[in-house]
Amino acid sequence: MCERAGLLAELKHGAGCRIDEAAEKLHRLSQDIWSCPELAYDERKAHDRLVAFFSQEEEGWKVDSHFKLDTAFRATWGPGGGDEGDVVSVAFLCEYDALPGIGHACGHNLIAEVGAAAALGLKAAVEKSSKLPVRVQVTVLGTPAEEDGGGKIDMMKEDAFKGLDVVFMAHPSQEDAPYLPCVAEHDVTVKYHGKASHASAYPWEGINALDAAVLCYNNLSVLRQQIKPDWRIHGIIKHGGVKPNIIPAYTELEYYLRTPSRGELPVIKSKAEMCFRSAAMATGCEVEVEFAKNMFVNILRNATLEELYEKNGKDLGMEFTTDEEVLTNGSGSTDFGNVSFAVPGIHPYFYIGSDALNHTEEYTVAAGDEKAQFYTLRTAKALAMTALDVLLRPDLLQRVKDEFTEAKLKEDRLLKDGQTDRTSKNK
Ligand SMILES: NCCCC[C@H](NC(=O)CCCN)C(=O)O
Repeated sequence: MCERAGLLAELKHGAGCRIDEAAEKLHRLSQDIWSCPELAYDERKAHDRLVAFFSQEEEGWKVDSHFKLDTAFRATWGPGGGDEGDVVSVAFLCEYDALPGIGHACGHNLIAEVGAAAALGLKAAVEKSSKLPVRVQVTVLGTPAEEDGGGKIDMMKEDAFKGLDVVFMAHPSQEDAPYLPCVAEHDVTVKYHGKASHASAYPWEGINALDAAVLCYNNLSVLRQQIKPDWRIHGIIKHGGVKPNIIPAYTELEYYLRTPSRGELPVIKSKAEMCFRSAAMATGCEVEVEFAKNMFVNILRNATLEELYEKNGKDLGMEFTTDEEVLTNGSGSTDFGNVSFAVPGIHPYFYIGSDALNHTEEYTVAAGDEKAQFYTLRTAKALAMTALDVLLRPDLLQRVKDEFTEAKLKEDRLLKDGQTDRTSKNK
């Protein structure tokens, strides 16, 4: 074995040992987040718990609480790993928001644990070696509001990702996969304003905002038949009136519009908008159409990082899914997509010991189950090992960066040319 390969194996082993050593307190961390689910932008206890973890339970971290957002944080360590060489900045992202009514049904408590664990592992490995070709800075970014709003996008607008060379996070799922297609998404709130009236005595005096909402719902359901099979339109009626004998004067709907790539979003948005407005026209209501402040985009893939992660995962015993349907069908969306256009990174998925599906009560149970711990820490080890691969081989890091630049240029060109085809398959 050449000297570098020997050092790499030793450092990867060291990262794994550190993660195992911290297993109990990492479990406590995710349990505390799991048992107190908090919604987007309101993850106060999770924020405080993570800040305490890095400032009190762990040594050597510089912690910025309320970093850029009230419930975001940043913990940094380094530069370490030697006195010479460029500083390479590696970040691990933690999410920790839950879903209304069903708690941690997307397992973001485990995302927080993976991010914290991987950072501990990488720091320990780097601390032990003065032979690295680069100096290393390890950053943990606590990124709120993935389930609603897109905290990472807010943080990007505030330059929170500036200066990072590579970013990692991992998301709980039903299987291990270095990449699964995430779709672009733009959320919209539609408000209808009508006129109240006694629904039995003088209904002709009213303007029915619920009729507008129902027509809007039906228009969109009809539109769904004419859109591409991998586009998604789904929504709820948030306000549907207050009493059967009052003609509803106000209704509100919330819809998520999704397409495989960011370039297709304007098409679905303009089609949906015709549905919103025609319902208003048919009923005589006024309509307000409010698109969300942040639009989630598809993930810009990085084949080099994906391959390294897969190799490390396999070395740790992961069996990656080969199910073509899972590998090609779009799933949900993530604000990591936006990050992936700013910094090279990966967002692999990991099995948590259960076949339960995300966004169900069963998944909430699975995300809090002790059984998930083995898989969560194994994922953290694979991420730390992947970081070590690129830190020990500057040529690999350069390849990661070149690939990122090329993929981004290609996507930007497609977007500029108005091509609305799937553009994220740059692997
Ligand atoms: N509408 C706000 C964003 C919703 C994001 C949410 N994300 C996930 O479920 C994570 C899946 C990662 N593929 C979604 O509904 O897609």
